[in-house]
Formats: sequence, C-alpha cells, structure tokens
Amino acid sequence: MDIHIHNLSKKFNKEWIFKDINFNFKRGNSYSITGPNGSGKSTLLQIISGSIPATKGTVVYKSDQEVIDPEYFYQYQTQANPYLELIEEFTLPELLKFHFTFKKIAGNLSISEIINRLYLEDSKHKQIKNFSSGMKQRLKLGLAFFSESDVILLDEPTTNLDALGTKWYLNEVTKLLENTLIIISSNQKIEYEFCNKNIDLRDFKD
Ligand SMILES: Nc1ncnc2c1ncn2[C@@H]1O[C@H](COP(=O)(O)OP(=O)(O)OP(=O)(O)O)[C@@H](O)[C@H]1O
Repeated sequence: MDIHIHNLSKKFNKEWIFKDINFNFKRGNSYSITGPNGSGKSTLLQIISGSIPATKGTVVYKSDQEVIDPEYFYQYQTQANPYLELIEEFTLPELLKFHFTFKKIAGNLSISEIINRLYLEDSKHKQIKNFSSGMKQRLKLGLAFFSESDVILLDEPTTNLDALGTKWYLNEVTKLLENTLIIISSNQKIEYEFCNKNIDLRDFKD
C-alpha cells in the first residue's frame, strides 16, 4: 500500500493548520509526523485515515498500483490513538473475539497467544473498564499490531506506557517494519526514532 497526498491543506474555523503538503508514503517504510503542539499531527493522521476531510487537496491510496476507493481504505488499515474507544463492558477475551470478527488475526495467533503477547493474562477476567490506562494503551496497540493490515496509523503510541511498556511497544512495532506501512504522529523521540522517514509540519505552516 502506498499513500499519495497532494496539496493537502486543513483549515479549522478561519485558521489554516497546514497548507499544501505533498508527500508519498511507501510500503516498507516507516514515517514519523512531527511538529510542535497544535501543528496538526493528529489532524493529518486523521485525514490520512479517512476519519475527517481535508479542506483542500487529495489523498490517494494505492495497492499494487491499483487505486483503492477511499471508502474501502478501512479494510487495509488499523489505528491506535487517544480518541479510539474500547468497549469497556467487555472482558479481554470478549473484546478480542469481537474485534477479530472484523479484522483477520495476523500470523495465525490464537486469542490466548495474543493475550500472552500483551502480557495481560493476569487481567483476562477483568472488564476493560477496570484496566489501568497503561493496560488499555497496550491493548489498543495490540489490536493494531495483531490484526492483518497493510497500514498502521499510530498517534502518540507510548501515551500512558511505563518503561517496560515502551520497550514492549518498540519490540512489537519494529517486527512489522518490513511488510507494513507505519505512520506515527508524535512528540516523543523514543516512540518514532526507528522510523526511516519524517514529515515536519513546521515546513507546511501558513
Ligand atoms: N475539531 C476541531 N475544531 C477546531 N479546531 C481543531 C479541531 N481539531 C483540532 N483543532 C485545532 O487544530 C490544531 C491542530 O491540532 P492537532 O491536535 O492536530 O495538533 P497536534 O500537532 O497533534 O498537537 P499535540 O502535539 O498537542 O497533540 C490545533 O490548533 C487544534 O486546536
């Protein structure tokens, strides 16, 4: 999967957040989107994911040189971000089973293997609402990492993770680099320093 963005611009109310971004995201690469607070990192990621529209410009998704209808891009992507809602009434196995009715599990893992890989076996009988914020974040990342997917979009991926959780994140995300297009919006160098390309949104300020 490649993603081509052309003259992409976003305005909220009367303020241009960024203007005329031209950039190609290519499979097998990992990209960080950086810039100061309020520069539009999350906004750009949400436009790429198709969650919000651009004010101007286009996003074109291509799989094996074929253009994908933006309506179907959701089938190719997974996301982990602060605004993603988990279904809090579910226990962990219930949530995983529900999620994986919509997405294929990567690498033939079973639900219990995924729970082990998340280091959440001790909490599998708790409802998600009783998870700590770091456990919820690990779960969000795991839903993205263990789903078969061409593109992974991560917004502030180490939010609420402790040092061990950050190490776990780095270990899991770097296993996916070869076959997946990874785009990370971030202020924390540790969570994106393995990326081989960068967009700095200071270059696209009005
Ligand atoms: N729905 C919205 N309506 C109006 N303004 C918005 C909306 N969403 C974001 N903004 C504004 O757009 C700008 C960019 O926000 P965004 O969250 O994309 O920045 P960011 O670079 O991710 O910031 P941070 O580093 O603080 O997470 C900010 O000025 C924000 O107030």
